[in-house]
Amino acid sequence: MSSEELDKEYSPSYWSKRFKTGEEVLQNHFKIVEEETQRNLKRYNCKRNIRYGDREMERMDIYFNTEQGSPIVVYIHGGYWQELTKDQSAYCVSPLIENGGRVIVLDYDLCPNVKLEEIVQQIRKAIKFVFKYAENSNAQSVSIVGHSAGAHLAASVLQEEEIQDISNLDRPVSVFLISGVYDLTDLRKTTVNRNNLLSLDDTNVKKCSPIFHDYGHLKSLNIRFYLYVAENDSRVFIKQSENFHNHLLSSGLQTELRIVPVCDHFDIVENLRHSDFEIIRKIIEQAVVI
Ligand SMILES: N[C@@H](CC(=O)c1ccccc1NC=O)C(=O)O
Repeated sequence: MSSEELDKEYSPSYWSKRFKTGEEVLQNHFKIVEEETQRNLKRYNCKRNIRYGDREMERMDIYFNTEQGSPIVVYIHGGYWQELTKDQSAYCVSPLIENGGRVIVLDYDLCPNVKLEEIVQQIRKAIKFVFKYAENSNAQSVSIVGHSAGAHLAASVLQEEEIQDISNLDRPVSVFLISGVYDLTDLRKTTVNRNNLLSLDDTNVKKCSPIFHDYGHLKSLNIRFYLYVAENDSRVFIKQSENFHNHLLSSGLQTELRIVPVCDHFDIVENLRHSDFEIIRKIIEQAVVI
């Protein structure tokens, strides 16, 4: 593929069919996610800026109705590791709270302030913190949801063998990976990584690409993967999800892949604010253990 073609494949807004320009898709996305987050902050109890580390951005918001016992859903926002914050990313909260859940929205540093590898370390720290909190507050389940770059971060943390110690995983864990990227070898050469702002090089690009890691260490755990990608994502994005789903299958894990009709890279998560959307229904179904 030429470098122009590759840039296009890695520009999710180009592929949306809802607006005339990619600009408008992004503007609309930011408006929806900000407004919905503001609404949820007003509507629900939220412990804000709970720290999971010493750095300024190592913090999270915990939305809850009942804190004891209820299922926990952790949300990791996307934005190609360089955009967005937790204050624009609490749009899945309402249907989850209304169905008895708790939602934790993570903040993390953005590139180029830090290297992509450092963000992975931060998310690992955050997930450790969440499992401790889940234990202390007797959560009946933990679900991890990541969008786009956030799906990459979730998958990156789970590729490490030490994840087994994090969680005394006696509670069910579900992982929802939505329109993610799992192989960064091509992305590294695109404008997403202009001036190498992600700090990817020949020596770390495979380490930073979940598809090159064996997930066999998760086999004995009660963990399920749900991969989603939008019908109107780029061909390369759809391929990324197909390949990673097959990779997890060959590691012997429980995984499902669904190409969500009509949606694009952005409304596939904007719709998480609607309780009848198929992905949020699945999250609720998995989180609430009967
Ligand atoms: N510059 C990108 C924006 C983008 O990829 C994005 C924006 C918001 C949330 C997630 C995104 N993608 C991956 O993390 C685009 O043109 O679509």
